[in-house]
Amino acid sequence: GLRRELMPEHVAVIMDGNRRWARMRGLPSGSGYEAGIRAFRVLVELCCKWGIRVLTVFAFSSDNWVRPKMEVDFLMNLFEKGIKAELDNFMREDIKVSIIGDPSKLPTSLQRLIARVEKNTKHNTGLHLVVAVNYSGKYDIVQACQSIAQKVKDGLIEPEEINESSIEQELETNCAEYPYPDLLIRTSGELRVSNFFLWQLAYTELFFSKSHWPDFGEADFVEALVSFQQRQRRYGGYK
Ligand SMILES: CC(C)CCOP(=O)(O)OP(=O)(O)O
Ligand SMILES: [Mg+2]
Repeated sequence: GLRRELMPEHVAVIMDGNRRWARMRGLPSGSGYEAGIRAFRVLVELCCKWGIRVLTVFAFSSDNWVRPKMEVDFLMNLFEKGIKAELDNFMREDIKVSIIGDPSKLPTSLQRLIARVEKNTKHNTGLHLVVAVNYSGKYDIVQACQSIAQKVKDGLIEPEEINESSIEQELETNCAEYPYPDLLIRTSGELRVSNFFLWQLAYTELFFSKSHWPDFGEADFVEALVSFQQRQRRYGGYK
């Protein structure tokens, strides 16, 4: 069974397999995405219940823009609808919401809603929910490099002063008290990171589930957490 004292502080999830879930049922992709939102809500609830401190979900990758316009538009509308529907719940459950990724390509209505939900929940002290939208690991490292280069150019720091924490402070996960996921879960059987977190996954335990994201429920989450609690994390140490 699960031991509360061995719970991960920060869980990250690649919510993959929504379209395959729909296709298997002869449903359109949109139905898969809608089923995915429902599974997302269940996971948020479980993280609140079990005292997980940070939950990061990969909701839309910078590489997803190549999908059919109809699907991208559907997803953007779904994010907007989903955030609006959850606003009261975020306050009731004391959830702090941060959105990471490049907002500039998102619809302006969604950009405004993101600013609003981050502002409204800024002082909440429960689960910190980080939603990656138009995010990628490489985008994050590039923008961090740009910020550091600007500081060098402005004479604020010398190149030789740059160290791991200089980078960590500039990555978009600097919004989280626990920036490094202890556990990464990826659903639908794919065994790859797909340009999600790169720097942040240095010592993250990886768990792959064959379930498509819409089918990932409490039992699947318990299975991932039990596997995590059985791991011996050495961080490169112990000969
Ligand atoms: C946008 C993202 C959360 C959707 C993940 O599911 P997916 O559309 O990649 O579904 P498939 O892997 O089945 O194509
Ligand atoms: Mg996929």
